[in-house]
Amino acid sequence: MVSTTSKKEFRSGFVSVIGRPNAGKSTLLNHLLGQKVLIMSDKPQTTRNRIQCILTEERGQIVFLDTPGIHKPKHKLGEYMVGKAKESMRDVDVILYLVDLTAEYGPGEEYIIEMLKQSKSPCILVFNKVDLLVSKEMLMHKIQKYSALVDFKAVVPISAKTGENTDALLDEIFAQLSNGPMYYPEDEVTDQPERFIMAELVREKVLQLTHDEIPHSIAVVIEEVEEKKTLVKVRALIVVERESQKGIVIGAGGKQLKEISTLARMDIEALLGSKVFLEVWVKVKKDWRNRMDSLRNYGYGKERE
Ligand SMILES: Nc1nc2c(ncn2[C@@H]2O[C@H](COP(=O)(O)OP(=O)(O)OP(=O)(O)O)[C@@H](O)[C@H]2O)c(=O)[nH]1
Repeated sequence: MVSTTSKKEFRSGFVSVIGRPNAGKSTLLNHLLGQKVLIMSDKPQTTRNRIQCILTEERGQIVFLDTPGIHKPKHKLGEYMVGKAKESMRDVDVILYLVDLTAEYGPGEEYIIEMLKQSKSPCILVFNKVDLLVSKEMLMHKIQKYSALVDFKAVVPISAKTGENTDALLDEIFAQLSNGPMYYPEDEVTDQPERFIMAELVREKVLQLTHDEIPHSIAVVIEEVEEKKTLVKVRALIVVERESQKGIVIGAGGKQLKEISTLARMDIEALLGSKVFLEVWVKVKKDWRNRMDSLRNYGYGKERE
């Protein structure tokens, strides 16, 4: 059981995992999470987009963004997928750049290196498949070569397959994160696409009904989805920055919040094709705005202040 209230330090953040196809991104994430959550990445509609996986420990929570492998796009779909991967590099707290040690350095890696040079997020270079390493000199040579190109915060050789050195990698990631909230319940390892859409529907209603009174610094988190016999119970949390905003969202006598949840419930019922009991809460989190850029990256919103 992870307790955030009793602990002073709880680090959290968003980590984008990038690399060429076959670098071992899914293998690494499945290993870190201790289960095969990325099996869905075989399905076209998910591999084209970003998938997020959540790792929660006593010391903090990492929200990983798995991205489609980056390659020089040759067609529209490829362009779209690479666009998704590039998008996921913006505003994240850390970028993990995974390189297959056994693959030759070529235009594919060059393309990613150029992208990294333009990125402002700290980047950790991960050399994967160290279990296949034949000479230490080769590893040293690669480390020098890559380090000369980009200012990496750390370089960590690992084997995603055997798990070798992945603990050290986690230490490096946590070292780059600052104190932050627990974004997802501790037992959640991946998010269902429906949850994102549900959160978006609630957020949309808040923005529609409060017009300009509520800035874009709100977030909606679906905290619980429980399938009952005849209906689906959904609990949503609207996170605002200030007490005054909480008042606006709730409205006099709770009228506004009631309307938000009624409209959102109707949309969610249409989405799920089932009756829904929607419970909506509003909470003030002062440091929320700082994390919003990362959240936007996850589809929580596209607006820029
Ligand atoms: N020997 C060895 N093989 C690995 C390691 N990590 C991944 N692989 C293998 O490399 C292949 C690609 O791994 P994936 O995890 O699917 O790679 P990916 O980066 O998610 O690939 P895309 O989904 O195409 O972007 C698989 O056959 C893995 O079993 C490792 O550390 N050692």
